[in-house]
This record gives sequence, structure tokens and C-alpha cells, in this order.
Amino acid sequence: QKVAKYSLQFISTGSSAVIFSRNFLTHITKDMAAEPKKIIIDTDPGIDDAMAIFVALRSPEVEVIGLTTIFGNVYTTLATRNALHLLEVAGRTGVPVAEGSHVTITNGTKIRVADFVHGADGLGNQKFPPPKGKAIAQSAAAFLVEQANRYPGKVTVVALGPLTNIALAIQQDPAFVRNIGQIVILGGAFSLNGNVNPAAEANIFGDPDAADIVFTSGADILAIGINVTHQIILTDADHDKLTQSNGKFAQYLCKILDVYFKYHHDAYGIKGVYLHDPATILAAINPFLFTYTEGVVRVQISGITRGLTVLYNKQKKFAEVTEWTDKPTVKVAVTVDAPAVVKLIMDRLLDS
Ligand SMILES: O=c1[nH]cnc2c1ncn2[C@@H]1O[C@H](CO)[C@@H](O)[C@H]1O
Repeated sequence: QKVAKYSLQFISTGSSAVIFSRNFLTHITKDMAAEPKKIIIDTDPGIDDAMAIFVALRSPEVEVIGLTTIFGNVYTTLATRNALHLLEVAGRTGVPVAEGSHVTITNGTKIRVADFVHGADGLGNQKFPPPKGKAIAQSAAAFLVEQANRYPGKVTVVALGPLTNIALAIQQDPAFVRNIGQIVILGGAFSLNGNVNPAAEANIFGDPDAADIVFTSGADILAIGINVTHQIILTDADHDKLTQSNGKFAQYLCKILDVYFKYHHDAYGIKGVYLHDPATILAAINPFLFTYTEGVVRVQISGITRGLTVLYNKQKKFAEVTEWTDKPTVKVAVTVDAPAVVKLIMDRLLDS
């Protein structure tokens, strides 16, 4: 309950950035000790999704109550297969997988997948055997609605792909935005170039209409954009530590990481990889690893800037009514304690 309501505890620092009160940190820590936070990971696995799922499964602060799947890094059918496969690798086949939408919220079938980032199979071209398990009969959106109703205010959705399933849940149940505890979104490029093109970040570009629905829904939203995740880098030295580890997750990840390293080297000229998805899991676990600004986010849905995320920080009162006027606010990450985030991710992957 307290976790869902923490936006009341924001303190303005005088600039547009906001921080949380220390006092409240104690409350949250106590709450977490008492009862792990229930999370559903909406995912398009994906190499960094695999890391994120493993980090979540190794985190005592959260209980993963389900995975829902979406297109993005791969098509939805393959995302479901990979989600089931990753749970089998982790020995956690009791976690249900609900398959998500195969088309965008506007029924668009031209899906763009990032096989050049993750490999054709989404997991570094390793030819893993097909999983034995199956997805549950319920759709991702129906599962999200059901779980939010079952545990009002207690479920956090961590959205690691395009926001289609979340937008469908909002459309299917008007009470969803109240019943869901929080939606932590990996998405957006706030005040910097995107990673699909100069305007757009991949997850928002995948379904901009869905993203605009979610950002303006009134739900309690934390957005983690590439303006912060591009500071969270797994280096060659970290990769070596994973290679030397006997940990189950570390060994598995070393098999699939090469493709992701090569992509970062070719695209960004760096010897390391961005930890978008695992960092977002940590934001759901401990929001204090990041600082946030609060404002209204709208998404461009057409034209050359399709997928652009524009935050209105409410500093200026515009003379005229704009497309941002009277819309609910969300929290957008502006800074991150990157060394702490990388250390937590490494510790949890090595200790498995
Ligand atoms: O160039 C790219 N095109 C498409 N997807 C990408 C690219 N770079 C990274 N990601 C993927 O999109 C999410 C972050 O935006 C991450 O899941 C990352 O793996």
C-alpha cells in the first residue's frame, strides 16, 4: 500500500528533479522485508531480458508471479518460447507465462524486430531446444487484469518491451489503472537521441499508440529511459567475471552475450553492453537507485518523429491549451547510481 502511494513523498529540490524522503525509504525497506513485492514482467526476450528475468528470480525483495510476452526484440510467438525456456533454465517452471499480442494496439501487423541486436532466435543464436512447458490459456492482458484485481495495489508490472499488452489491459478494464500498484517502464529517450532513429527509443517505437495510452492513463508510472540506461554498462571485465563464475545464470549468459557485445561494438563503438532491462528490474525493486522528475509524457504517433517521447515538466504555464494540459503526470528517471546498479546486477547473477 505504502509503496503504491509513495509519490506523495516526493520532495522538490527546487529544480525539475525530485528525490524521495529518507524517512520513506525506511518504510519501504520495512515493507519489503515483510512481504516481497509481486511483479509481473512483460517481456520480449531478448538477451538483456534474459538477464532481467534472472536478476528478478534471484531477488528476495520481489516475487515473480508471471511473465507476459510481447513482440519487440523478437516476434511474440518466439518471445513466449524464450520466456518458457528461460524459466526452465532457471528451474522455475511454476511461474506462469501468458502470451501477449501479436499486433499493435491499432492492429498493425508490420512488426519491427531487433534480430540484429539479439540474434535471430533472440538469445544469441544458440539453437536451444524447444521448451517443454506451454503458455497458460489466458492472454497477457487478461492475466494482467486478473492479477491486478486479485491483489489491488500490490502488483507491479515491469514492462520491458512495447506497451501493447498494458494498453490492452487498460482498455479491457477501466479499473486496471487503479488496481495495478505501479507500472515500471523501460522506454523512452528523454531529451536525447533514440536508439531506433534520432527520435525514437525501440520499445516506444514498437507501438507508439499503446505507449501514449499508457503514459496518459493515470496509473502510477515510473519511466526508465535510455537517457539513464545508457549509463549502466556491463564491461568486458564484468563479462570476464561472469565467465569465471560457476553460477548457473552466469554460465548461461556467457553463451548468449557475444551477439549483444558485437552489436554494441559495431553500433556504439563501446566494449561493453547496456543493461536496459536488468536496470529496470532494479528500479522496481529499489526506486531510490534513480532520481526522477515528474511531468506529463506524450508520445508522437506519426511522421518522422513517430515514437518520440516528450515530457512537459510543468515549469511554464502555456497561454493556450496544449495536448499535455490536464493529463496525469508520471515519474521519469533523470539520474542513476550506475555503479550501484551494475554491482547489484553482477552480485545477483554471480550468486546463482
Ligand atoms: O538499435 C536497436 N534497435 C532495436 N532495439 C534495440 C536497439 N538497441 C537496443 N535495443 C533493445 O531495445 C531496448 C532498449 O531500447 C532493450 O530491450 C534493447 O535490447
